[in-house]
Amino acid sequence: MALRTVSALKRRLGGAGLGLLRSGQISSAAGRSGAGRARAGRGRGVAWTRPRLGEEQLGPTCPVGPTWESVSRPSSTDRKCLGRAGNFLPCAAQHRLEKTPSYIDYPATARRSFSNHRVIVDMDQSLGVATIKIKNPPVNSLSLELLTEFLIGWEKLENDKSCKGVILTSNYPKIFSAGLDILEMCGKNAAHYTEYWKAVQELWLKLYMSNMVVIAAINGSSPAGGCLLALTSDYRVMADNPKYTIGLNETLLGIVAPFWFKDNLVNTIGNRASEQALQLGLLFSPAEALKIGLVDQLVPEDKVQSTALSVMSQWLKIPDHARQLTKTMMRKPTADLLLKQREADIDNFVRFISRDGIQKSLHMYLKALKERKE
Ligand SMILES: CC/C=C\C/C=C\CCCC/C=C/C(=O)SCCNC(=O)CCNC(=O)[C@H](O)C(C)(C)COP(=O)(O)OP(=O)(O)OC[C@H]1O[C@@H](n2cnc3c(N)ncnc32)[C@H](O)[C@@H]1OP(=O)(O)O
Repeated sequence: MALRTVSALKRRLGGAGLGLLRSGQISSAAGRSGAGRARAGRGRGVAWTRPRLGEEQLGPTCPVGPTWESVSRPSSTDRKCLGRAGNFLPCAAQHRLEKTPSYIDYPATARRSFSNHRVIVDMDQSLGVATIKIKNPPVNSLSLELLTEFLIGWEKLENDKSCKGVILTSNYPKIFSAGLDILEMCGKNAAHYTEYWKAVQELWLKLYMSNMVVIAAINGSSPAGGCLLALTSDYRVMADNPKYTIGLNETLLGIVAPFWFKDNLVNTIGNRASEQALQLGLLFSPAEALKIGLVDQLVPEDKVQSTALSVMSQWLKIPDHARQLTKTMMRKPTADLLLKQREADIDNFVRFISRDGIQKSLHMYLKALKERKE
């Protein structure tokens, strides 16, 4: 039976570190995202310290880390830990989750892998670099299940102090990701759209504000949400194959890229190029994408992974705390815009996607995709 809710998935994956999360609130307990993740003395940052496990205070005022002042919806009755981007998890639960055993508690060896149904994570402990391969056939669409499993894998890496960098890639050469799963946005109810959009927001916030170095090894086409996923990274290496395309093509589906998709694009390629790309729903060839700065480097198909790794080693030579603080300085204002209005953004999405006209457009787009093959 298809699992349709994050909570159902969490139950199925029980013990994967999400048992303490509340339904529909995918939150990182590790909280290494953004400004609030540095552990003193571990090169993750130097501006603050935090209690070691066992020393934590589980009182109503969370002692952990600096705050993201803009985290929305602090509730006085159900105190939340405001220490990390996008976290709505009660403070005590976050601390408990930090103790959740995972593969990182076992004796270190050079390589460790873990995978769930839709995400393969391969961790090279000698380099401190993990590779996440998306594996959601046929086209790596970002379904709710994939997003949930991705967040679980990400959380494990965020918890692993030896992991300094992550390479994002696809298990299926030719398609990096087909973007958001259109089926998640078609013919469902408002509760489903809400849950789905929360997961999309959460993944973007976690990746965009990660203190780890994130490099996208784009080994295939990457439309819409797939492009957004790549845009969260610090550096994009793409396979130089003119058959592949990348871009935010939402308007072609009759939908609109949300403001934070737009902001991420503007921060990458500038305002003028974004205006054109977004209005026309442009999908760029790798050569065009390189020209406008949407990707940083093109390499032959079989060199995407090795190039990403060698770029990673360059980035990891920079003193970690300085790089992290710089990244935060560059990105936090953009992430804050979403954090300040997460609820409103969800409401907008649900209202917009529920409209008859939008549903019709999505159905027609799906139909056209299928007919293309016939
Ligand atoms: C005011 C505004 C306020 C708020 C904002 C509100 C809402 C809007 C925000 C929404 C933002 C949306 C972002 C998105 O990401 S939408 C998704 C966009 N994606 C695409 O356009 C890609 C479509 N797919 C393709 O172009 C091709 O499939 C692809 C990836 C190039 C691969 O081509 P190919 O190998 O030939 O494979 P097929 O086309 O045959 O596809 C195989 C199979 O997969 C189905 N499929 C493809 N893409 C998706 C998808 N994104 N979601 C779901 N399903 C998908 C396709 O239909 C085929 O299915 P079949 O059953 O026929 O096998």
